[in-house]
Order: sequence, then structure tokens, then C-alpha cells
Amino acid sequence: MKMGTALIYDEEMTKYKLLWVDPACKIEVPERLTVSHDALVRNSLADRCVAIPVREATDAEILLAHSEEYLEAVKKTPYMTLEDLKEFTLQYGDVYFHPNIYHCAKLAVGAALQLVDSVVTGKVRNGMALVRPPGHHSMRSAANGFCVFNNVAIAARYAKQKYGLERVLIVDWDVHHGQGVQYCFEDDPSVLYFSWHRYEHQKFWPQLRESDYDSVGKEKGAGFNINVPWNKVGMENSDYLSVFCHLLLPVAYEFCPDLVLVCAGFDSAIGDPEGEMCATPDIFAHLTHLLMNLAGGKLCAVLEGGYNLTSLPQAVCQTVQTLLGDPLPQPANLSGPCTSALESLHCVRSAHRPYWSCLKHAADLPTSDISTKRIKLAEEEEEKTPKEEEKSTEEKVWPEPPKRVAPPVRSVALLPKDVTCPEGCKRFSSSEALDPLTVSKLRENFLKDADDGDALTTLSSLISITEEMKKNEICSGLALVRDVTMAMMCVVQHAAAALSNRVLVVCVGNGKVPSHIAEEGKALVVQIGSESTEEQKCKYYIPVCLKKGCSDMSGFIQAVFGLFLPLGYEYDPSLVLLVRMPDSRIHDRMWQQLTALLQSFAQGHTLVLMQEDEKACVGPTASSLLGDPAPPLERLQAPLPQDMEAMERLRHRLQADWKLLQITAPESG
Ligand SMILES: CC(O)(O)NCCCCN
Ligand SMILES: [Zn+2]
Repeated sequence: MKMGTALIYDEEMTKYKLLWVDPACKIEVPERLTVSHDALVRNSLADRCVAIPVREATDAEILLAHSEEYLEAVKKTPYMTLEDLKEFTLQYGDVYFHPNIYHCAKLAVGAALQLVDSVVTGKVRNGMALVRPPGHHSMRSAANGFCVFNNVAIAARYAKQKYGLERVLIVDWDVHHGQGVQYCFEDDPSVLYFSWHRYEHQKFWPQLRESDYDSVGKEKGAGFNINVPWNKVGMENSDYLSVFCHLLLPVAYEFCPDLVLVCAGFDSAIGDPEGEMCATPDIFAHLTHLLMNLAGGKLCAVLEGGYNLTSLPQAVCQTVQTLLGDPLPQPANLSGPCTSALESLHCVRSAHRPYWSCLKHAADLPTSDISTKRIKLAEEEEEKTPKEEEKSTEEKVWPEPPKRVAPPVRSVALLPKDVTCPEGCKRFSSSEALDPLTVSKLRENFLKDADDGDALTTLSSLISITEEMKKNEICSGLALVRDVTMAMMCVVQHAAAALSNRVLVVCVGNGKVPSHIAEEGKALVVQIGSESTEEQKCKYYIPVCLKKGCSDMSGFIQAVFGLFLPLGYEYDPSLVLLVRMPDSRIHDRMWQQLTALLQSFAQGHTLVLMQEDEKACVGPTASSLLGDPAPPLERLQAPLPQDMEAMERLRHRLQADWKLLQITAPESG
């Protein structure tokens, strides 16, 4: 049964503010919370969530990440005069105190813990806590960067202690480095901390040497701290997606967390005065979705920063709407990552090569002088071509995120009569007959013996399904057919011709795929199997070979993140056709992960084709199409080196045509 999404908010946390002049702190205003919550209410998202009340954190909970002397000191602030508060604040950096901030800081921690309880106990599937003060900069004995207590660090410790979780992933997409979280867990292999942040070669606040990519963690925690420094402003959606696909997700799946906590700061969105980035609010729908199939969907998002009162609420709504399971928006103009982002991505992947088998094949980092020279060269290169993302004073403008309308029918199933329709799916029966022209075309093009009534019914039903997807009357569908290759041909032919759709075809397993359907670019066909099919003929037919075939989960997941997702984002199809070739030998869990992840594209319009003897796959496929989180894969062992090298060569060859496949800066000079 579909579990809900928690929303944790209390207006008490708006009842503190800056009481004196401090340019560094004036952006942290109560309105950040009110505009975010009001937007959720206005967009009818709040009432679709399960409202969970906040509570005050106990001393013991706060002491999970802070010292007694610090807690005792903060306890005194409610009784301080304005002068005392100013005095007290001076000992910390870029933060302010207020008579009510201690109360609000306890509520912010308590909100995060309530969210953890609701998600881990299964009362809800996932959720978001809208809190202030934020947390990720605060340290064991110091407030910092508008933060008093480290909400997410405490939540991670609390989840491990109370529920015995072994591994917790913290994803920090705030535009600042959560050094407080890094310090908390840098020697702890049970908490993987990932952060990207504006850095500009240590020129940007908090200007810490340890925020750079070579801080990989200490002692037993080596490898479990991942810093992605943004050395230029103006990063866009492509930069964020590239880092997710080529770094965070492969590592996160290898880590196989029991819980995902997100330091959900939205100052990494366009228009924010702190981040000065150019990623649009809808990208947070994709970032959220890409994390939702880890840990069986147990995801807790806790607000950190976000200071533009227009992009902040938009990004909060995009995040919550995805947590609720609504179809994703079409990703906005993906132009490929910029050189600076590629330099950073390359450096981080190289720094973490020793710790993650998915990065083993990452090219070696050149010796330091070459790398800085490369970076300098790359930057000079970029300087020469002034890009719009240079620091600009004029107000940034961006389009309102598109409305994400969930079609009346979430998923249909085209099944032989004797196969029961999974709960939540609607059995498809081709009600209206197709127009005779289409029927005659079907006969001549696809039917061996023209009067094969069943085949004709099946093919015409598939065509009807794609037409109803085009009209957004249904979101997705699955079909058991006698011949998946013929069905695939028919759908691609029709979708390309009649519906002028770009179709992404993902073929899982061996089998002859008539690559001519990819010829003119109306379809992008990627096929993954154990046979190295004939060399890739054209840009739109991409065969991926795994020595051990699709049963090799670690090789498969590398193909999904390193190839399928970047290709899919760049191709930007309006229909995804997922074809399970006969005896593909793919594990059900891997199949469900793939079915879930491919819904990143085409606003979730996914049509799954399976051979009719694969009845056992109908239930699991349907649950993924209905938005249930795919069950976690077990801990992945190393992918086969020869598979990874083959994928490297393939990626290297394709990246000229497909920019999102790049993971290193183009050879400069
Ligand atoms: C939570 C946060 O990361 O947005 N705080 C940013 C503080 C910036 C101080 N210059
Ligand atoms: Zn921030």
C-alpha cells in the first residue's frame, strides 16, 4: 500500500530574527520558512502530506553532536540582554543569536528526529522538515553560518543509536560546505557524507582548506567524505546531474545505505545571492528522484539554506512533489557540464579511486603541478570565452517550473486474460477500434500471417496506449506480448511517425535489435547484454556488453549511471520503451531499480514490454511503475575490470556526441 510523505513545520521556528545590523546575516530571515510553507499550501501539496508535529530535542539528543559546555552556554541566551547577545555572538562566525533562537534550535533538531522516527518506523515512506535555524555548519562547540545545532548530524547519530542502522548516507546539496557534518563523521565509515559547495579555490566562505576534494575522510573513515568544490559560479542543471550520475549515485549504490538524509539547502538554486548558481528549481525534483530508490525509499530531507524568496519556495515544492510520487518535469536545457565542473569531477573521482570499486577505472589524477596547470589552463580557456554565468549584478530571471499534472490513470497493464492485473494497475482493453489505415499498416509491416487476430489486437492496443500517454491520460504501462521485438518495432515506428515522439528504447538482454529504427534519430536505442553485438553503427544505437550478462548487478548499475541516465537526460525523450528481451537473466531488484530510474525521463511515460511467459515479473514491474521505491540491491562487489574498461572506451567514443557522458575536461591546449 502506498505510504505517505511527512511534512514537518511549525511557525514557532519563524519567531526569531536578526536584532542588529550585520550584513553577513541579514539574508537569514523568518520569511524563508513562511514563503516555503505557504507555497506548499497554495500548491495543494501540504494537504497531501502527513503532518507530523515538531518537538523539542532533549539535552541528550543535542549532546550526540555537541559538547556540554557549548549546550550550557547556548542555554543562557534566552535570558541575555541585547548587549549580552551581541557579545555572545562575537565568538562565532556569521551567525546571530536571539532570545528565542535556542527554543527554535531545539525545535529544528526535534523536527529532524520526528522525521527520522516517522520514516524509519514506516509510518511514512519519506518526508521533509522545514526548519530554521539550519544546522550543517554548526560544530561540536561552536555556532556558525546561521546554524546553532547540527540538525542532520544529530539525526544521523540518533538513527544509528535508536534503530541500529549500520549505514547512513548524508547528501548535502546546499551551496555551502557543511564543515560541521564533515568534522562529525570524517573518521566514521558508517556515515557517508557528500557535499558540493561553492569554493572558488578557497576564496569563498568559509574558506577552508579541508573543503577541497582531497579531504576524503580520516583513518577508518577514509573514502566516506566526498567534497565537490565548485570553483566557478554559474553552475547549471547539467553540472549537478553530471556529478550525481558519474560520482554520487555509483558510490551511494555501492555504499548501500539503510537511510538517506538530505541537507536540503536551496541556495544552490538560481537567483540565490549566496550561491550565484544557475540551476533551475525543477532540478531538485530530479535530484530527489535519483535518491529515492536508495534505502528502500527511506529519505529524510531537512531544510538548510536558501535565501532567494522566489526560487526557494519553488525548489521546496519541486522536492516535496517528487517525494509524493508525482511525475517529474521535463529537465530544462541540458547543455553539458562546464570545464570547471569537469575538472572538479575528475579530481574528486581520482581522489576517491582507492576507496570505491566503481571508481577503480577512474583515470589517475595527474601529479599536482600538472593538475593545477590544467585547471589554470582550463580557466584561462573559459576566461577567453566570457559566459553569461560570470558574476552579474542584474537580477536573474527564470521560468516558473512547469505544472506537473499526474494523469488520471497511473499505470495500465495489457495482459493475457488468465493473468491477474496487479493492484493499482488498470487492465487495458482496446476500447475504440483503431482507424483502418493504422490497422492495414500493422498488417503489412508487422504481421507474418495477416489474419493473426491476437497479434493485431496486441499491437493496436500498444499503439492506443502510446496515444493515451501522448494525451497524458495515462502515465505508464506494461504489456506481456508474444514477441517483444515485433512489439518494440511497432511502438517505435508508430511513436516516431504518428506521435513525433523521441523514443528512448532500453533493451535488457541479448537479441537482434533492428538498429535501423535508430537510424534517423527518432529513437535512441541502448542495449545491454552479454554479447558484444556488432560495433556501434550509428550515434543512436548503443550496445553495452557485460561479460557476465545482465545478472551482474555491479556492472549493470555502472551502465545505468555512467551511460543510460546521462544519455537519457541529454536525449530528453517523450516516451521510454523498456524491453525485457527473452532470458535476459536480470535480477528482479535490478529490474525494479531500472524501471524506477527510467521514470526520470518523459514525465514518467514508460512502457514496459515483456515476453508473455514472464508472468512473475508483472507484480514487481507494476509496483515500480506505480511509484513504489525499488527494493535496495545488496552491497555490490567490484564490477569486472574488463567491463569497466569497455564501458570507458564506449563512453570516451560517445562523449563527442553526448556531452553528459564527459567526466574529464576536454584536453586543454
Ligand atoms: C545554512 C547555510 O549553508 O546556507 N548557511 C550559509 C552561511 C553563509 C555565511 N556567509
Ligand atoms: Zn548554504
